[in-house]
Amino acid sequence: MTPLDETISAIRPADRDAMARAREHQDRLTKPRGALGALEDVAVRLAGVAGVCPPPMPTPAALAIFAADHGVHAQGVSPWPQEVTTQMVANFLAGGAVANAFAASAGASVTVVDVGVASDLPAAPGLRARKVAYGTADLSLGPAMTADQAAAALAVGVETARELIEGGARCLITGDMGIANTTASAALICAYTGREAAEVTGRGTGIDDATHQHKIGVVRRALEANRLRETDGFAPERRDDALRALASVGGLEHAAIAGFILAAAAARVPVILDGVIAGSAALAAVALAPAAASYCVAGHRSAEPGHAATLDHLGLRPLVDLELRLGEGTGGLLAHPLVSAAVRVMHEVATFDSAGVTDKER
Ligand SMILES: O=C(O)c1ccc[n+]([C@@H]2O[C@H](COP(=O)([O-])O)[C@@H](O)[C@H]2O)c1
Ligand SMILES: Cc1cc2nc[nH]c2cc1C
Repeated sequence: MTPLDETISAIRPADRDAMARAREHQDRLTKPRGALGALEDVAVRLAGVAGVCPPPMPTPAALAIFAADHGVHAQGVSPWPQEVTTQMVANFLAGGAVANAFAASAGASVTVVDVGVASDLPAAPGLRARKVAYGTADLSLGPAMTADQAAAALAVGVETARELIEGGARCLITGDMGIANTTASAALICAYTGREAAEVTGRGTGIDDATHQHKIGVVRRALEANRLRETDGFAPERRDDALRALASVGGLEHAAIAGFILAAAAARVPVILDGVIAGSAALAAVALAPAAASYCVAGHRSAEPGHAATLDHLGLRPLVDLELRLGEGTGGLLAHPLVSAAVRVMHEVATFDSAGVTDKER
């Protein structure tokens, strides 16, 4: 069995009994029922993830930033030069990026994974050198990756999640870095949700109207060139098609993030998703293993239009909505204290009985 098959076959549905117990427990705590709104759902979800009530605290948390480059950059879909991917990897390793500041705030560790950066990176503490290729091929002309490359990148994500969990992480957070990866994300979202390119293709790091229209055309051509439309007989619920879509229009970081999510689910550890790149990778993970959706928490909703469509498709409600469009794991990191607070309530808040507070008459 490949690491992917092993991982997928280990994923169990969320534990319904633990979730029911968590819901009942919430209702006995000294607050009006439902007063913690969506945070109550987070606590219940985490009980389902762990299979116990109350669920374990999601600490310590570990962020993995998967970095890779994209052949589609040659189509002029991003205003930034490709070398910014390499330069930002150095910035993460030096502790100078927004993700580092947010990770320090959240008390999360930061691991940077080179799964496909288009340059040779010097070895450094905190860098996992797992390059599968020097970036992908141009997805608008044909497959971005071979099936073997996609499988290797998925395995990098699986292995990274397993090692972080073995090292003590009790919550994983997805991060990404890859100039032009919002184009790949839009194409993945079209493939897995059936949405139109114009609905889900956004401005990424910031492009003008003309470049945005051009980017929509690039996404359309990618779907056509790779036969990823329903009219081509493409059906993402079929495993072969789900894998083919990921290899055809995904990035190496998307594949790695999909593996990371699947391995978190297999280990019954919650994974907080960052923005549109993580969301589109989660679509791939969930196409391969539908039960994996229950193990995901949507950290935030990105300003990219495809992200809302993605979260709808996954049935996830974002915890934070601040119009962020940075990636790196920043939205996931901001959500982590909310997830922790939701779980802490389950451990520490008194019940009506224990505190001698009169419950309302039902
Ligand atoms: O996380 C998001 O939703 C998000 C939205 C827009 C941009 N990004 C980041 O910006 C880079 C890709 O933007 P672009 O315009 O080059 O496709 C990549 O490094 C992503 O991490 C990330
Ligand atoms: C500077 C910069 C930082 C980033 N972090 C994630 N994506 C990014 C894109 C750019 C351009």
